[in-house]
Amino acid sequence: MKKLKIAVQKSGRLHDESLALLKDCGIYIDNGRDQLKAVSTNFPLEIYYLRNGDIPQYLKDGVVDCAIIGENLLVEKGDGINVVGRLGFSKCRVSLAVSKTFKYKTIADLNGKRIATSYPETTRNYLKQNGVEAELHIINGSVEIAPNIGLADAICDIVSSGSTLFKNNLKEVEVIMKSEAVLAVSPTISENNNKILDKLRFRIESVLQGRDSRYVLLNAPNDKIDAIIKILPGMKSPTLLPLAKDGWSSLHSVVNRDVFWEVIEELKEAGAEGILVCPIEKMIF
Ligand SMILES: Nc1ncnc2c1ncn2[C@@H]1O[C@H](COP(=O)(O)OP(=O)(O)OP(=O)(O)O)[C@@H](O)[C@H]1O
Ligand SMILES: O=P(O)(O)OC[C@H]1O[C@H](OP(=O)(O)OP(=O)(O)O)[C@H](O)[C@@H]1O
Ligand SMILES: [Mg+2]
Repeated sequence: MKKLKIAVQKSGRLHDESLALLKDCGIYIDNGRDQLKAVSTNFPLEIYYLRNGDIPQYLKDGVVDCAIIGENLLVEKGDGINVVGRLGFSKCRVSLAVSKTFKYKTIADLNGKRIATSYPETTRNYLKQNGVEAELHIINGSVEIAPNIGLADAICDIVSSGSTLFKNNLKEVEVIMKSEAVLAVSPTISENNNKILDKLRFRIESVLQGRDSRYVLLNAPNDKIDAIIKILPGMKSPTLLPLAKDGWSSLHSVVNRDVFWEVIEELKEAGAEGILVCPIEKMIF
């Protein structure tokens, strides 16, 4: 039977969460240490452990059918590669930064300046769109050190918490793009493997929906139920069950993780009691 080939970062920021996602999708991987390739024992999947920076080329060449990759790298060197899902981890941005002492007002201040970066295409395109001409210095790591050692006047690199910029006395002045881990697909994927990919995507979406949601159970007097239902958005409509206690009901619903603390406050004010909040493993529509 044909297998879908997926690239996962060998080591680095994306590795652990990529494998955790596959595991949550119920895909078991026969994983010997230091292997470059592994197979799933219960899903038609071959896993290739590759450098994040090399994955766009492997996708273009059709060596792998799909990949979990940082979206920013597709902007850098992923022309023709489709993104079919955003995975919600490794969130960061690609930004321009300058020394704290640089009197930066607009991007025009970078005209004629030296910019160090590991992402030359992204930087070049952004400068071009803004009519700025600057000299690029391509370096592969520790980009933030460049202004301090006199190699550059500015940098273009990944920022997440901002602590690397802070430690190097730099300030973020332009956000070029926001990025997260994505599921990317080779332009040459076969029809058969596309069908396997659809199955994988279905599982991933169910897992991500579950991660984003919480199952809420609560008790309330019947005369408060209408007001409480208005607060709870629910999947379709909340489940309502009578309690053994006369005049009381139990209400079950699903609430988005990002808003659930606010919703809980409102529920309490509306008369809800004994509120339970549970994680959801998978959510299928
Ligand atoms: N500090 C960060 N916070 C959140 N996400 C990040 C951070 N740094 C990088 N990322 C994201 O994770 C991806 C992988 O970053 P990582 O530094 O592990 O690999 P890399 O330098 O691109 O390379 P390679 O696997 O080619 O050695 C990046 O493309 C980016 O999308
Ligand atoms: O805003 P922060 O939270 O400080 O994160 C940003 C830093 O994280 C990344 O480096 P990484 O740790 O991946 O090291 P690397 O340069 O070896 O890839 C990136 O290149 C920045 O240096
Ligand atoms: Mg890095």
